[in-house]
This record gives sequence, C-alpha cells and structure tokens, in this order.
Amino acid sequence: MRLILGSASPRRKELLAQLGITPDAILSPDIDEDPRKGELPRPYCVRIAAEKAAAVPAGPDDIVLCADTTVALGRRILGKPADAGQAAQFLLALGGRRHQVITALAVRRGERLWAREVVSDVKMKRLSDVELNAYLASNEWQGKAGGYAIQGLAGAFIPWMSGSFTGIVGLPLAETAALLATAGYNVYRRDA
Ligand SMILES: Cc1cn([C@H]2C[C@H](O)[C@@H](COP(=O)(O)OP(=O)(O)OP(=O)(O)O)O2)c(=O)[nH]c1=O
Repeated sequence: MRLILGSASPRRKELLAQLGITPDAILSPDIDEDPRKGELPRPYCVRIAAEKAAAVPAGPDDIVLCADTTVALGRRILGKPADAGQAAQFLLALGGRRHQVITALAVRRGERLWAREVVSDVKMKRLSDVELNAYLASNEWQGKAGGYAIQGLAGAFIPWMSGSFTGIVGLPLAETAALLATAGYNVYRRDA
C-alpha cells in the first residue's frame, strides 16, 4: 500500500508533514475545475475533490488523498483568480463581509471513496487602497481560492474566523487524519 497525495499544492504537502506524514508519491490531478451552470459552492467543491481523486492513477491497494478548497460568497464560487484584476475584484467583494471557505476531502482506495467537507466562516476587513495594492503586488493571491491566503500577509485582513484553520489553508488536519485512518492508513504507528 502506498499513500499518494493527489495535489500540486505545496500547502497540502506541508500540512500533511505537520502530521509527520510523507506521501510515497505526489501526483497532480489534471481535471476541468469549471463550475457547472448554477452549481452551488458546496456541491461544487465536493464534486471537484472526488474528480481529483478519480483522476489520480493508483494501484488497487493504494490510498489517494485529494482535496479542493473553494471560497463561497453567498451562492457565488470564487476560485483561483486568473490575474491581478480578478484578484482585486474578489478582494473588493470579500472586504467588509463574511464568507465561507469550504475544503472537501476525498480519499480513495481502489473503488472505495470516503469524502468529507469542512466549512469555515471568515470575516475580511474592508481593504484600503494601500492594503489592496500592497497585496496585489505581493503576488500571494496567485493560486489561492478567493485570491488570498490567510497564512500569509492576508492574515492582517482577517480579524475573525470560525472553523478549521488548516481547512482554510487547504487540508483540514483533524478530518484528514480521521479519513486516512478509515481508509486503513496507520496515521500514528506507521513503523509498527
Ligand atoms: C482561502 C485560502 C486558500 N488557499 C489555497 C489552498 C489551495 O491550494 C488553493 C485552492 O486551490 P485548489 O484547487 O483547492 O488546489 P490547488 O490547485 O492549489 O492544488 P491541487 O488541485 O493540485 O490539490 O488555495 C490558501 O493557501 N490559503 C487560504 O487562506
């Protein structure tokens, strides 16, 4: 049995390392992440995580771990911004309001799939022009759902959150450990 992290995200690799877990392989799932017409954020996020897990090639006994993080502003899905202009739009829309960050996990072993989603509430302050421009110049918005990363500079924009910090960063560790254990991975006694 091998553990395969199906993610190109360096955050997910680091968060897994926080549990002392080094995957046997890291493979990047290549799927179409476009939302369907009228698709709501939560079902979208769950679907994308499952599609990532299905897209990663693995042996019948291997465990594949995939995740998707989606920022939801009401019914609106904010994915990874295409450019700085879109990042600015997202940040202006998020500022001064509460939004949700959903991370869906999908763990696959052969034909079996275990899934779980974790929803956190996040409040972002209204950004001044100086803050917005500094953030856009930092490029930290790149590759981040909603155009920000709470674990970086944008931590200064988040006065309040409720939920799973590791979930917001991309891999909710409590649920990840539980799902891996359910799939038969020995999280705490790997050498035994
Ligand atoms: C909201 C938020 C998102 N993110 C990141 C986590 C995810 O990497 C990214 C959302 O994109 P995802 O599509 O979930 O993941 P990814 O494209 O980075 O990697 P892969 O599909 O190969 O697993 O946004 C943060 O790092 N901090 C945050 O505060």
